[in-house]
Amino acid sequence: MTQAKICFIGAGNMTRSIVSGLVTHGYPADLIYATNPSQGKLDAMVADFNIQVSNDNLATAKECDVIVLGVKPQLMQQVCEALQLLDLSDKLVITIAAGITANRYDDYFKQQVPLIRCMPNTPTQIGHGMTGLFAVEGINQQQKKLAETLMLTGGKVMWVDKEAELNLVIALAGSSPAYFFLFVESMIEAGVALGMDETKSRLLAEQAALGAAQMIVNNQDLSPAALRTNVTSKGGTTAEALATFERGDIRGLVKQAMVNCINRADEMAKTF
Ligand SMILES: NC(=O)C1=CN([C@@H]2O[C@H](COP(=O)(O)OP(=O)(O)OC[C@H]3O[C@@H](n4cnc5c(N)ncnc54)[C@H](O)[C@@H]3O)[C@@H](O)[C@H]2O)C=CC1
Ligand SMILES: O=C(O)[C@@H]1CCC=N1
Repeated sequence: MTQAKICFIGAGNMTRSIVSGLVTHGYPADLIYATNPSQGKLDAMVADFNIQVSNDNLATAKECDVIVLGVKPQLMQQVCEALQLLDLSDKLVITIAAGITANRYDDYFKQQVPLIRCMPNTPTQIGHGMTGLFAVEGINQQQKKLAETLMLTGGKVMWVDKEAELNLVIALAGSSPAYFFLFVESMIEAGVALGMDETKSRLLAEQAALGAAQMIVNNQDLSPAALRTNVTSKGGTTAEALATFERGDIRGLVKQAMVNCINRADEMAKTF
């Protein structure tokens, strides 16, 4: 079953990330399919991963054991409705869309969908991804294992028992790489504004980000707060920088950003 035929409906950023993880881990490229309306993205999937491609969603999905829905939430209903002719009872449907709750897929497909909702993130493409998974009732252990195996090729996985927890996964992992990108982007901009050239600013900021992330991972016995304290000499430079963040209420800002992220996922669930 781990050698299932998998089709990705929508060959965008997230599909590329997952396919990249699969292929890098030796999943046979001839068992991976991707569809997209525009030929350019399909050509790139062939060039980069040597997988099978098509612009016919229905024919491709019919061929496959696992259907991964990788389109934007706004398009999900129309894409699923066009697949209503499929009998999904012996397939597994995996959706990576943010915000759309599992029960909506039963409406879209006009049948009970064997569904696993996944919330991955883009670091999946380099094997450092984090994916939250939620299975609807009736999904068996073999199907769970299959979804888990697929997503493990891109990094770590975590099952949630309650569907609502997936929105927390979005705030903590699905969307959060963008928070870190924004932070590094801001550091590079400031470095340039303060007189360092962009290439050097980027190298300094990216290496600091990489080192800090790896130190958090390597030091499970230390809290991020302890690691921060180790950098911070009393009366030194770091203390000044950190005090500036605290005066700007960075903690409150991060919390509010995550609350707004979750609220948007809730709103999307009501819209689609
Ligand atoms: N980008 C991210 O970090 C994450 C995205 N997601 C979810 O993944 C899904 C896809 O997001 P992205 O990859 O960022 O979007 P994207 O826009 O890069 O990819 C979507 C792809 O679907 C294609 N498409 C449009 N209509 C189609 C149709 N009728 N049939 C087949 N393909 C069609 C588009 O041409 C595009 O290539 C979204 O639902 C999003 O919520 C989930 C976790 C993280
Ligand atoms: O921004 C979004 O809606 C998607 C879901 C998580 C990351 N990207």
